[in-house]
Amino acid sequence: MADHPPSPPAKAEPISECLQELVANKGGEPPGRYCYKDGVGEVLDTSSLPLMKIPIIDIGLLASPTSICREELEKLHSALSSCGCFMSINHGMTSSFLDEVRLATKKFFALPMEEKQKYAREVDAMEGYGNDMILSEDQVLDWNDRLYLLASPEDQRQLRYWPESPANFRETLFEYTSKLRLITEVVLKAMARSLNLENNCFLDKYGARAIMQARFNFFPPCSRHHLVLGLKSHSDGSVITIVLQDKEVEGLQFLKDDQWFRVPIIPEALLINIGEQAEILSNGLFKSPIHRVVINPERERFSLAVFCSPDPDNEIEPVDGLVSKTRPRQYKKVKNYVGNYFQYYQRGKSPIEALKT
Ligand SMILES: O=C(O)CCC(=O)C(=O)O
Ligand SMILES: [Fe+2]
Repeated sequence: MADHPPSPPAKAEPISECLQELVANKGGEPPGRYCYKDGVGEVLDTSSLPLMKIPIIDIGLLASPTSICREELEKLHSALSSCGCFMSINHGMTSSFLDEVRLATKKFFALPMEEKQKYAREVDAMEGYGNDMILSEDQVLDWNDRLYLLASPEDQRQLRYWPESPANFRETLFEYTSKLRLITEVVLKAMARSLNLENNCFLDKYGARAIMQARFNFFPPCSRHHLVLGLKSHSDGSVITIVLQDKEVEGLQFLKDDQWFRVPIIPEALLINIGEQAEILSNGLFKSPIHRVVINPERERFSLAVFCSPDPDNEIEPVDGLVSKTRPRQYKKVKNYVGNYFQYYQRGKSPIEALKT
């Protein structure tokens, strides 16, 4: 881990009210602890930002021999070294199955509060239903409620946090994450091939006991939306993150060349972005993109982000083939990167800074 993680809070204080309740009680007027003093950004109406051109990549093709998918590998290489993300299609899941996952998410957040509270996260714990852990007094809170579940390794699943309602929730998530595992393998291998490295060099670091964390996000509308952020600007601590976006309501934005772009909605595609651990493994050739979520004034938005991270016992460092005299090693070795990631995140920081050589 980075040398000096932010010191732990004297006492993490839970938020008594979920955002959803707060919105219902106060009619959407955001309390101060959710507000950015000068507004969220340079433009108040973020819907006028340009749409980002995100490459579309065929996962079925990526899984085929290099002689057949050379062009797709080049596209992947260019996507990951420029914007750090791509839209994946032909990923082995039907649109109707993706809709089932979306519906299960929506139905969970629509449950009565007492029902959702059965899965509430404990103070100081990550897993479960809730919102931001408060680590400092000046922390601006994200305008979002979430359900956070560890899906892999399977023997570490804490099923007490896995909703039993809606009835198909658990089964749907089992199936969804097992499909994502296959996609992750294809993508990690293709990332290595696109850099002319040995096929398994990223996958071996990922390991058989890699971590998959599912984060179901609910972003309620906010009439004063320019004062709040659904998710503050961040880059992910994963190797790759796979995002199932809302089919109707935009919100995700990426920073590229100092300019914010809106992410388009492609209902049948999964958005894949690389995280900071892929940036480290690739010795900085792939850049983990900074992104944020803005809030719609009228409509609620849902998303499901699955963070795929290496086995925390594996050491992560730039792979040998990418370190040379002309491109010296840019990051120090690290273990259990995600272990401390959220302490940094809540303060708007990232552990990757402390690892730069
Ligand atoms: O809501 C989204 O589209 C993206 C979510 C995200 O970036 C995250 O959960 O880290
Ligand atoms: Fe993210």
